[in-house]
Amino acid sequence: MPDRNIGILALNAGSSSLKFGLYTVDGTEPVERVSGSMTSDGDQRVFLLDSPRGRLQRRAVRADSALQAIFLLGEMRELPPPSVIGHRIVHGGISLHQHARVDDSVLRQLDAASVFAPLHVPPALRLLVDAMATFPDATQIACLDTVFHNGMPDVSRVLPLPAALRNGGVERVGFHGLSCESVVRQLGRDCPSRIVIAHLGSGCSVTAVRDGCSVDTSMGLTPAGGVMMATRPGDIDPGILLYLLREGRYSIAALEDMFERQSGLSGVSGTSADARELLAQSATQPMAALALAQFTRSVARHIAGMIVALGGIDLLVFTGGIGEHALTLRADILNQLAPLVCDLAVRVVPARENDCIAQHAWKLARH
Ligand SMILES: Nc1ncnc2c1ncn2[C@@H]1O[C@H](COP(=O)(O)OP(=O)(O)O)[C@@H](O)[C@H]1O
Ligand SMILES: CC(=O)OP(=O)(O)O
Ligand SMILES: [Mg+2]
Repeated sequence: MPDRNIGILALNAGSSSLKFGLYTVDGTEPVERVSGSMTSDGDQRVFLLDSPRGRLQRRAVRADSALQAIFLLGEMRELPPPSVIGHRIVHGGISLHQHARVDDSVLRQLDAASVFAPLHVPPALRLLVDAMATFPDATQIACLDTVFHNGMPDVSRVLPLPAALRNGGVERVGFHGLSCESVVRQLGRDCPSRIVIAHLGSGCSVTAVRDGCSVDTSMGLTPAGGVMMATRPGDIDPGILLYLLREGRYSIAALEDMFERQSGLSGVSGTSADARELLAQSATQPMAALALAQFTRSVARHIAGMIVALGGIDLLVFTGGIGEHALTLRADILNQLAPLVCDLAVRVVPARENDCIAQHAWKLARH
């Protein structure tokens, strides 16, 4: 039965933007009606709205909160207000491993999870608290970015560290799970057995998927590891952290800032964390070119590692802002893989995380 009076809002707080989608229910499935992304500079909010013709419309509004700004848009106000709100939560902490209805216990667990993903969880929590105040009658659902990786085998999940740490929850968790799930769903019957998904956005990860399930992924306990990213280094020698701690010149807050906000493309180039800007600079600025060369090397190396994990590859999927749009970076990655894999099948599939958020939120809210 179509029920276009039920609004489902999907909120995806990424490290560089907030993506959102408003859905109504058609049949049993949420169907997207409006979607877009928003970046903030103080109270100035800049939107890129998706339009049915596939062209992006740019809008700017001033508003105190992100949610207030989203609901100033005429397109949102024409639709039923949300009775279900799904939030992408990157990390559920040590004890929350499933998508969940938000209650006091879930809020406490998410608050404790902030330390694992300081770029993501605190802003997502602020948004959640704002959504609870703005739409007090709506059911709020936390959709975790980690759930897709829950079944990873021990050979990937267990980290080569002392057992005592493992018992305390220090293990590979993995992220971009909603994106990977959306890729598998979009491929549907065309999803072959062994696929590698390179999610390349501000955060980047590479995941090995066998028969629709995650078997290995590049990020670890936190989204700072694995592939080089916009502002995060990806995997680095753990001795560097020990050296810096022993030196005693940096507080924990300064180290967090260094590893979360000042490394990666931004750290190497010294000019920008944005791949598009670095591509524009790379002809004239050697450090921008070096940052991109290190980036593509890091992605290619992780893809090669995932081919080992799968014992071969049937399809490589690129997704995320860079994966979907940066043709030259994709070509560079594929060139580096060419000597290793003959006739590699490659597809670009959009990261439709909001669809998965809306579907999980609707399913949990109904039960
Ligand atoms: N046309 C493009 N060419 C190159 N890079 C692009 C293009 N469009 C987006 N990007 C890059 O995608 C990245 C953002 O990806 P996205 O998946 O939206 O990140 P997040 O979800 O973390 O906000 C930025 O580095 C941006 O420069
Ligand atoms: C987990 C992660 O890094 O997410 P994003 O790419 O949205 O920053
Ligand atoms: Mg993202």
